[in-house]
Amino acid sequence: KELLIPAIKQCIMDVDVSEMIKNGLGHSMIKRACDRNLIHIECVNIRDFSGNKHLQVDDYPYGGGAGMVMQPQPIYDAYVSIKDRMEPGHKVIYMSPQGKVFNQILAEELSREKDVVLLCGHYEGIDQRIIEEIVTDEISLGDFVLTGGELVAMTIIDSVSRLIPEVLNKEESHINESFSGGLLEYPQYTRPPEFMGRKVPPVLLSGNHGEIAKWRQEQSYYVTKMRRPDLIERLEAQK
Ligand SMILES: CN(C)c1ccccc1CNc1ccc(C(N)=O)cn1
Repeated sequence: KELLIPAIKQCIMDVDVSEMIKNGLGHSMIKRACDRNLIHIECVNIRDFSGNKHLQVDDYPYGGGAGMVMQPQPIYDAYVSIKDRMEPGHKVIYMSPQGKVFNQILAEELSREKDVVLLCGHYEGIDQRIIEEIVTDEISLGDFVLTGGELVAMTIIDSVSRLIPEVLNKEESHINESFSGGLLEYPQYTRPPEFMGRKVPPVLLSGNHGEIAKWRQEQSYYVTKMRRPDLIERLEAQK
């Protein structure tokens, strides 16, 4: 029954909001990619692997303190239930504030993987021993706290899926090239030529493609220099 989909296969292990992920990713680009078998997304509900009739997957932390910790056993059993269908050597990514901060470079790396498991934690996190046993990478979206890892998983799925060949149609795919140059995007304009007394920069109406490309490069450099000088330094370090 299980087709080996020739592309990235993401199995998401979540606590009890797999509907959120399925619905949240239902929007056009991801759904279209799933329908075309370019990506395959499965949600595995850790609660289905709880050992007891109360469907409990968390417990009090050793050492006391507030909050609950996710038990290792249900997560392990959920992982075992999918791991044989995954490419050997697949990554198991745990989304947590302790992880490596996600960026476009990491998105591009993940887009080249055949299978990836995204492990979504809840409560105060998961038992350290399951991290040691199955997790290969920890990823954070940045220094802020969410109630669960699902929104992080959806973000990763969205940013990785759009990098898979064929997922974006030709109009959409140029977007990746412009950003991935390491600079921020130049200002965008469309009709009308004047809005609220503000005109479109004349060069963009000139039809002079050389001048337009030059203006866009200058604008990207200027916007990046002003807002994210760290990206300029990173670019210069790479030269
Ligand atoms: C409950 N918390 C804080 C928690 C603690 C440990 C693991 C997972 C979670 C789930 N929440 C997350 C997850 C990721 C991020 C991020 N910055 O990528 C923010 N929050």
